[in-house]
Amino acid sequence: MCERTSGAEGQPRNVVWRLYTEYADDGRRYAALGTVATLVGRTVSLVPALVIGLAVDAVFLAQRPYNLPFVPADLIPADATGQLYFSVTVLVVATAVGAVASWVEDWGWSVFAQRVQRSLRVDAYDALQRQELAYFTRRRTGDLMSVLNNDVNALQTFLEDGLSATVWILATVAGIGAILVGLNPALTAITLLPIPLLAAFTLAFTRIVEPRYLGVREEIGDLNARLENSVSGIEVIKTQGGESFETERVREASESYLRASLAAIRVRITYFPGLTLISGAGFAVTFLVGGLWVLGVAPFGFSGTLTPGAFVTFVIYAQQFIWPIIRLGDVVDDYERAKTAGLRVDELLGRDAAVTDRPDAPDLTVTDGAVTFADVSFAYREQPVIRDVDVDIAGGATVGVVGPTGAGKSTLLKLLPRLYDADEGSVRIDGQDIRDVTIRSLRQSIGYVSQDPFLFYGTVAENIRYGTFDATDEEVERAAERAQAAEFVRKLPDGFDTPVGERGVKLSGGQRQRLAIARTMLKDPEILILDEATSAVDTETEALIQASLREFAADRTTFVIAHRLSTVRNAGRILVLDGGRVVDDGSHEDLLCADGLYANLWRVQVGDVQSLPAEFLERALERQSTILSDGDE
Ligand SMILES: Nc1ncnc2c1ncn2[C@@H]1O[C@H](COP(=O)(O)OP(=O)(O)OP(=O)(O)O)[C@@H](O)[C@H]1O
Repeated sequence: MCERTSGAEGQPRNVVWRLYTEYADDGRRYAALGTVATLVGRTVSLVPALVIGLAVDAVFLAQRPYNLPFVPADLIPADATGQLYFSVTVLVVATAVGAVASWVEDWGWSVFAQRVQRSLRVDAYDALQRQELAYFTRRRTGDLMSVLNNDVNALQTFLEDGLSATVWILATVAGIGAILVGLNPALTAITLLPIPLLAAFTLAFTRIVEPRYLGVREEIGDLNARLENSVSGIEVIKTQGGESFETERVREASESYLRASLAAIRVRITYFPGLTLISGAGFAVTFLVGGLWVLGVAPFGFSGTLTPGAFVTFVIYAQQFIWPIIRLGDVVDDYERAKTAGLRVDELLGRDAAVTDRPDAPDLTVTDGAVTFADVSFAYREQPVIRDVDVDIAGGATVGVVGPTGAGKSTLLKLLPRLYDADEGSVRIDGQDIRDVTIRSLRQSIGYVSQDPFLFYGTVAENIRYGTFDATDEEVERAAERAQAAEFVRKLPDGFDTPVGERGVKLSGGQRQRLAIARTMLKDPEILILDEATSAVDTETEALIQASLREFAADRTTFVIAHRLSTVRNAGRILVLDGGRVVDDGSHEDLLCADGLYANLWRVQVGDVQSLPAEFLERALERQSTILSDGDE
């Protein structure tokens, strides 16, 4: 993994080069191999024009002696037929060497680009998963996938094709340029005339196409996000009959992508013919001036003779000189795409996560497992959710957390493993501020079971083992027994080896919850958070799980969030949240005596609705309207 030396800001224009230098490490020697092969290939590709021109002048017209640079004179046959055979042999050898060089060139550049792509993708994913949870709720999954896939691939394409082409172009222009000057400096000056025009045209192209390519990349992100959402929500689409609506949404996203692509394509396809036109006009001028010269009517006061053979060689080279310049168009185009993609990848790589370790933070040391929320407040962006929560929880206690929907119960407990950081106040475990210890040790000490646990595609055993990767099969099975999961797992087609999650056996919500509880029991954390962890199982199974959980929770601090108050009535202490504040705090009996919100919630659950005070119903209506209006925004 790479240490980054600079972020996206400051040098955005060099983003492709910077990513290449940072990630080239283990592919650099392949790039060197590709470069050498390109140079060899370019050199031998210069041979045919030289040999053909020489054959015309020396073999067919006998206007000059047959001699080739770097070839000893005694190797060259004396008679014209022998020289023709020799010329053909040189052409065949040059073509064969060129073919081998081309293979090595492709291999070198491809391996280099693929290796950079691999390292870059792994680092980009690593940077992504280090971002705070809020980042993931703000960005759409499909758009993030697009950065990891399409944008990283665009960079690879440029490295594979663009960089090798750049070396090819430079070698060709330098080699042929030198030969042209050697052959006829005056005619070379004519050949070079279109270059400033080509440069100005290319600059104008990059300025116009850049924002359009950025637009294309954003539209790909949007389209991916739309597709991802529409595939993930297939159950709702089917049950709600939303197929046509969804197809329409995909059509709209595809339409926007099409518009953005066409806007870029219009510029791109204008660029290439433009380049060809300018270079072609330049070539025509060279051909005219050279032709007149061969005919003995050299313009511009050019003096000396130009033989037909030398002119043929010059013209072939001059045309070979123009092709790289036109090819430059491809390179510039690939570069522009890579640059806009690189900016998106670089933004992710250079982004500092909001929740990180302080430098030299020590590990958390849990002694009793005492938890303190000291004047804690928290808002999701602008919406305050937790307000001035100030509670001390003794180590080893079991604490129920209840309250109406949207009261902030889950949010309060997500502050404990630092899924979010409190805006005000502090959260402490055994006196240590959780922001002062390493996140790894903090999360190692906390087990979190949510109401809708996620299963990875993999076997049941792998899912239980997730987080305690070195657990033995026996430990996995024991954890499953304790979580009341072993029985249903053994009935699956391959027991603990049955694939579950996406593409695997579909498990019910209650079964997934039991696997998540097993996963947490295996982890054996000092602090346990059960966020509606048994809400999806039937009451009989819940009673069994509760019995194991009670035993499991006995020697560790445990928070139990529950709507079903029977789940928490035996907890030593119950916190009642309303509107982000703790409004009641005590045991089940204390809270019934206090006759506050908890007592009313209890009345609802035991069916004693008649004795609910009018204010409770008014407040419930008020809460519902707030939730609905929040949802409308
Ligand atoms: N990631 C988020 N981004 C923005 N707002 C959020 C986010 N998660 C929760 N909220 C909002 O914060 C408020 C509290 O949510 P939270 O899930 O903590 O409540 P809760 O008491 O656990 O509710 P429930 O009993 O329904 O699970 C709600 O208004 C909710 O809409």
